[in-house]
Amino acid sequence: MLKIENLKKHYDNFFLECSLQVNPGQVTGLIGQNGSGKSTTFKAILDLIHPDGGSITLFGKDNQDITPEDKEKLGVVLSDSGFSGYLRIKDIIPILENMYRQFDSSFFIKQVQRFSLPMDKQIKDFSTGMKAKLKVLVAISHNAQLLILDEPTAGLDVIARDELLDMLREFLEEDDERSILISSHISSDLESLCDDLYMIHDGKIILHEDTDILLSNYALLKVDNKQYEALDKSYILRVKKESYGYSCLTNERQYYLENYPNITIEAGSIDELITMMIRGK
Ligand SMILES: Nc1ncnc2c1ncn2[C@@H]1O[C@H](COP(=O)(O)OP(=O)(O)OP(=O)(O)O)[C@@H](O)[C@H]1O
Repeated sequence: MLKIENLKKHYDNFFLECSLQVNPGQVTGLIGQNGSGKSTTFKAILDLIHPDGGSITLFGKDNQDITPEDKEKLGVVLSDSGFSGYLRIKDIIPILENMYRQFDSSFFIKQVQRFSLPMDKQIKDFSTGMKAKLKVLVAISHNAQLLILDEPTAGLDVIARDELLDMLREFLEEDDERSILISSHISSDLESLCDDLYMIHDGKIILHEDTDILLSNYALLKVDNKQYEALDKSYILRVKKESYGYSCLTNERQYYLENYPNITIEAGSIDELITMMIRGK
């Protein structure tokens, strides 16, 4: 569906160098801190910036060669995208009908009602959550095959995030081949939705793993200085000094459970795993 190979982009002292892949039927998450390169990657996929190197293949073609028909198969949410604030939902329906041959206005209107979005209010007067829901709704209302969603849940409360994630789950249920590339700061969003996760830090992918494996095989070992000395470090990915000794990130939880019954082994949330990947040595 989407393949990025050795994408390079240089801005002042920022160097993006990343590869990633979204397979048909899969939801792939991109997690990273502010300024790690998520939006730059998304803009490169959509040919909104000119990369310094690498290749991006969308629907089996170089992204420079995709046709207007291919573009209709994309549903996009970018942080700075959206309609003019002076328009109302009832104004954008005819625009969308003109833009997308497969725009499903009855589905769109039903969802607008379901999420209590006002038809008659100017978008500039919408709340953050209402604007975010509208953006996602537009992306899912024209039978797209691939959604490219840059921080679609940014600024939303827990309930609004949940409603938005439900919208995406329903979109996926309609067709096995539909795929999503989604970025978020909030790893719990990605944990519940994504099949696999990429972590990006300072322009580089520092980890790529199936979500299930991250949750089942990764763990944090909490050891004192003596236990640390005695520990087999073969499967330790990162180590961080703590007041009690060390915390160690492993991707072989079972090995340490079986061989070190006396040490504290915690499953760790995805946030903790990310923190270890970034701040551990
Ligand atoms: N047009 C530009 N000119 C100069 N530097 C840029 C430009 N666009 C992005 N950058 C820089 O590239 C780096 C990555 O930015 P990017 O927006 O991709 O990060 P991000 O991971 O999306 O961050 P956030 O979560 O804050 O949106 C930052 O250091 C940013 O300042």
